[in-house]
Amino acid sequence: MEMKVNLGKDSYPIYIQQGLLDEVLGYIKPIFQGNKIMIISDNQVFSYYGEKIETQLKKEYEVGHIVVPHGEQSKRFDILPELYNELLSFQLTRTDLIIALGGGVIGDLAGFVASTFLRGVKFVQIPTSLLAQVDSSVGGKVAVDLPAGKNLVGAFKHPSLVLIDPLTLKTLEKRFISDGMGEVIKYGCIFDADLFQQLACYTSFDELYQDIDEIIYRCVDLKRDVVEKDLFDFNDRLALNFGHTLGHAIEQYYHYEKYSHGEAISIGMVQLTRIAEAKGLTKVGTADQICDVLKIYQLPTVSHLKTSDLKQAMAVDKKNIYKKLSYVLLHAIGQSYIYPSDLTFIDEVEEV
Ligand SMILES: NC(=O)c1ccc[n+]([C@@H]2O[C@H](COP(=O)([O-])OP(=O)(O)OC[C@H]3O[C@@H](n4cnc5c(N)ncnc54)[C@H](O)[C@@H]3O)[C@@H](O)[C@H]2O)c1
Ligand SMILES: O=C(O)C(=O)C[C@@H](O)[C@H](O)[C@H](O)COP(=O)(O)O
Ligand SMILES: [Zn+2]
Repeated sequence: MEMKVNLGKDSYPIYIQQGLLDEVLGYIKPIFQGNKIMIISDNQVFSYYGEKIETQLKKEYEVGHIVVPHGEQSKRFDILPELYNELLSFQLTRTDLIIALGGGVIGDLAGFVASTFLRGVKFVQIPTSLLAQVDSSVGGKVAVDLPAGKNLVGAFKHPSLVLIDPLTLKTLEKRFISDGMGEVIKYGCIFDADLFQQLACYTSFDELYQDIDEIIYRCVDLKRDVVEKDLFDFNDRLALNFGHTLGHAIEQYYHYEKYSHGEAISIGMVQLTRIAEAKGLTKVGTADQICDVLKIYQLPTVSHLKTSDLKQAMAVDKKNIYKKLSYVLLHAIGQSYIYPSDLTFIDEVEEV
């Protein structure tokens, strides 16, 4: 399956195909005529797929790799000098290429490095986690975390190509399949009630896997559409942040150790929808509907944290624009809207 993200001179193709990792060289050659390629990956992903990709690319290019420890801790701002130094030692130039091979952490980190090193180097995404295949590898948001919060230093950097091989999900831990399902369910909540209903009907992960290529395609297509309408995230694209205001704050509160991104936004989607229901801003029963579907995929729906504990991290949310913090709410499943308010939005409801 093939799709194109239409962004004028920054347009790029996305290929979704089982077994595609065996043909990486064939996809890279038409888009890259330079000399050197640096693969950035994490230790787990590289141990599974690094050699397969390097062996192919070495037939045509000089190839190096940078392997960081797996997990969100590698998406720290202060890891950057180490990475830039490795690129300097490899003598990567502005006409060379960086490949992100891994989950969302690697895509965001390698993408940020590619957007800043020498003021920008060509970049390819090879997402290997479900979350990265349905969400983070598309749309051009790249970033690193600061101690104060998630993704606080970043850029919009478009890949030249996205290569999605759903077979890589075979080696992904079940916890991270669930993690990715958090974002898949998000798409259903904000844009696609039919997708939401479909997700409510699977009775096992095995059943889900049978349709996974089609589900990945559908999510990527929904993201492509909204990114093309509002690339810089001031209007329609904000919907993709449903559950993230609280979710990012929950991740940061526990120093990224307790909840993965997909788990934290699952809690965020439910918690915010409960608040919106209590205020008459969302159809009653919607939070329970979301809870029921999240539970099928073994995702958490409650954190037992007080929303007041999360305010500091919420204050730096990037939806804090036009002097208001915008919340993404649902009228009902499949219908999202933006509700400008402030941090007291969550206080008032604790009293309800
Ligand atoms: N840029 C965006 O638009 C965007 C969108 C959503 C999330 N994100 C970011 O993505 C990150 C989360 O991504 P993630 O959930 O992929 O986390 P991750 O990159 O940490 O991957 C999860 C775990 O799975 C392992 N893994 C990945 N692919 C594997 C495979 N095929 N086989 C075996 N193990 C594999 C990794 O080593 C890691 O331990 C967060 O930092 C989040 O903020 C960004
Ligand atoms: O692509 C987007 O836009 C998103 O919001 C997708 C989110 O799933 C993702 O987690 C994103 O990184 C959050 O962006 P941020 O702007 O809140 O850092
Ligand atoms: Zn997300």
